[in-house]
Amino acid sequence: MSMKLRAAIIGATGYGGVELIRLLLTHPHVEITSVISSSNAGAPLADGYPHLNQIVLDKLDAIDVELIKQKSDVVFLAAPHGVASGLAPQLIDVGLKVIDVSGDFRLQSGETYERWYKHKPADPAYLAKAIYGLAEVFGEEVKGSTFISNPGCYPTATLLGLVPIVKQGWADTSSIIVDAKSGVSGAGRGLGLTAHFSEMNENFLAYKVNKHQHTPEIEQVLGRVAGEEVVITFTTHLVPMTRGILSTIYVNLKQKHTEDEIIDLYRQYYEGRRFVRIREKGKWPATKEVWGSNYCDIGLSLDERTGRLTIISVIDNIVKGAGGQAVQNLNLMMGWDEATGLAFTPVYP
Ligand SMILES: NC(=O)C1=CN([C@@H]2O[C@H](COP(=O)(O)OP(=O)(O)OC[C@H]3O[C@@H](n4cnc5c(N)ncnc54)[C@H](OP(=O)(O)O)[C@@H]3O)[C@@H](O)[C@H]2O)C=CC1
Ligand SMILES: CC(=O)N[C@@H](CCC(=O)OP(=O)(O)O)C(=O)O
Repeated sequence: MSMKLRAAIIGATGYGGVELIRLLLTHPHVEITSVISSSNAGAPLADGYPHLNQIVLDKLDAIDVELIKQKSDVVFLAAPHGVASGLAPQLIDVGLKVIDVSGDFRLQSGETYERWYKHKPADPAYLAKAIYGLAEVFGEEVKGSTFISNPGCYPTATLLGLVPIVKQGWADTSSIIVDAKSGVSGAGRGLGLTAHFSEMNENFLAYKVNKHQHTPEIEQVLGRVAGEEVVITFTTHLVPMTRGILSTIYVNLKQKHTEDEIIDLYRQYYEGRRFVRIREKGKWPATKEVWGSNYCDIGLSLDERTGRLTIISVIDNIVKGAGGQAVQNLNLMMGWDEATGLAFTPVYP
């Protein structure tokens, strides 16, 4: 009998699911035992993803909770918003560990979820069970838990950039402005005008201005860390590239601090955490420097004229922003080193 943890992936035919497969294939303690599709059961996964030819031989399974229970120990849910709210409770009830990468269990308030996501919220009893898996901030809560809500891609980049300064009480939390940009893969594999080459190539646009569903998620976590309500201005943009998020964050400081003090604060906060790298003074990260990896790289610049701190935070949206952080959370849940199966270098150039 295999001693490996058996993993099933729902939404295996999407970008998040396929990235999870790539990462789990080389994970030393995990074996993929079921790749699941709601619309294409019976077909080989590699039919839709020829890059997996001769690597993943499995045919897609249908969604069948009993079968998933027989075949696996942990289930990754990588389905669109509004699916996990119904499915995760059933999977939890049969004793499976669950890691959901959608937004269905990130917000504590069902009412807030409904307002921003326009879907019916999950049962509050299950919302209360979900641990928010921002690994570098809430890793202690993730350890030993069995149900993780994986953070959104923009919130991961933005919160890792903001939490140290907010937690320290140095930030004027009423002044936070986040200007974030994403590659097009963030929208998934589904076709739409924004995924259309002629629409996106040579283009750069803002979308969901003041309406983005990640706004309340960022505010919820900052509120928790600050111990007071926080509201932010958050604008998202699409960039004509495939992977990557760059979040530019502006925040006023309550008192004078030097750039060296701030860089030290961030280095101390993330000490011992493998996946957050703080750039040295005067250097800022680019998305290509984390491409295909689980790193979040952060650069800090204090403008002494305005007393405003500019924070630049980059991730690969599908790795640290989805599948990579989900595997990191699995590692923490299981008591394994958090970098197990993730300790690879970004692809460059
Ligand atoms: N792309 C990214 O950068 C990130 C994505 N996410 C989240 O991950 C989730 C998946 O996103 P992504 O992979 O990009 O999206 P995709 O559109 O690429 O894939 C979603 C997959 O979900 C499956 N699906 C559709 N309807 C259902 C259903 N009713 N029940 C079960 N499965 C269904 C589809 O496969 P099939 O029809 O075969 O079942 C599809 O392949 C989303 O919630 C997204 O918000 C989170 C962070 C970053
Ligand atoms: C470029 C793009 O469209 N990005 C998506 C990212 C959200 C997403 O799909 O992921 P979460 O699970 O993190 O919400 C968006 O803005 O809605």
